[in-house]
Amino acid sequence: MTATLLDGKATAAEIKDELRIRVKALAERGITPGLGTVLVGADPGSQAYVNGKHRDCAEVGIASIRRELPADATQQQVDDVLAELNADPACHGYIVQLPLPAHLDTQRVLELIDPDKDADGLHPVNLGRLVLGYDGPLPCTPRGIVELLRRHDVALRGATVAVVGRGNTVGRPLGLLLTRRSENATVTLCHTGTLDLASHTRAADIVIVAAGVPGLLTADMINPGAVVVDVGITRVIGADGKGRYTGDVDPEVAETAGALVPMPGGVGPMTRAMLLTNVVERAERG
Ligand SMILES: Nc1nc2c(c(=O)[nH]1)N[C@@H](CN(C=O)c1ccc(C(=O)N[C@@H](CCC(=O)O)C(=O)O)cc1)CN2
Repeated sequence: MTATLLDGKATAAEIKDELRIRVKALAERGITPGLGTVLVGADPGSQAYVNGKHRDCAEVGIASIRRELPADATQQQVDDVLAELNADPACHGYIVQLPLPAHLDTQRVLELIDPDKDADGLHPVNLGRLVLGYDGPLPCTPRGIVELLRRHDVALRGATVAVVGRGNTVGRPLGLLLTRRSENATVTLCHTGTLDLASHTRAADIVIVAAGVPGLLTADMINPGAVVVDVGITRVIGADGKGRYTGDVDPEVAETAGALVPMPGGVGPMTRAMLLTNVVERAERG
C-alpha cells in the first residue's frame, strides 16, 4: 500500500473529546443536549447503527431518547412519534433511521421533522438552506467528509473533485457543500447516466465514491496520487456464507492513490461524530 490512510475513527475520537468539553460548558448553563432516534422495524444493521448512536451519546454526555416501533407500524403511529419528539423540550435534535419499511412514506416522514430539530440535516428546508448558502444543520456524511479532509490538510480550494453518486443523503448535498465559498472546490457530480465515468475520475484531484456499487472505482480510474474517499457500505455475503460490509473502492486503489479514506474506519465514524456535533450546536443556540 502506498496511500496514506486518513483515519476517520481517530479523527472522530478527537471530535468527541472536543464535544465533551462543550457539553460540560452547557451543563454549567443547566442544559443537557438530547438526541432522539426513531427506529421502525428490527433490521439488524439499522439496530446496530442506532445502538452506536446511543453509545456515542453516552460517551460525550448527550442524553438519549429512543423510540422504537414494530416493522408493521402504521404511518399514523410514526407521525405521532414525530409529533411527540417535535414537542419534547428535552430533545434538541432527532433522526429517523433510514431506510424505513417500504409501506411508509419516507418523504412525508422527513417533512414532518421540525426543521430546527433535524439532526440529520435532511429536511427539505435544511437542504434548501444548503442550496441557498444559509445556516442550518448540515447532512452528517457530507459534513463528516469535508471535516475529515480539512483536519488532514487536504486542500479543497481550487481542487477538482469528482463525486460519484447523486443521492439525497450524500452525493447531492456533498456537491453543494464543496462548492460553497468557504470550500471553493470545483465539482463534477457523476451518476448512473454519466458517460465514460473514468474520464471524470481520472481528471480529479479528489474522488469521492458514494454509489453503493462494491468495487466500482478501480486503480486505472484515478490519477496517481489522487485523494480517494470511499463512502460505499454494501452488505454482501462472502464465500463462507457470512455477511460483511464492502466499500465502493477496489482495494488495489490503495497502490495508486496518494491518500485514502477507507471503509471501514473512515466516513462512517465521521458521520456519527457530525450527528453529535449537530445536536450540541442546536443545544448551544438554546
Ligand atoms: N437517518 C439516517 N439513516 C441512515 C444514515 C444516516 O446518516 N442517517 N446513514 C446510514 C447508516 N449509518 C447511520 O445511520 C451509519 C452507517 C455506517 C457507519 C459506520 O460507522 N460504519 C463502519 C463500518 C460498518 C460497521 O463496522 O458496522 C465504518 O465505516 O467504519 C455509521 C453510521 C444509513 N441510514
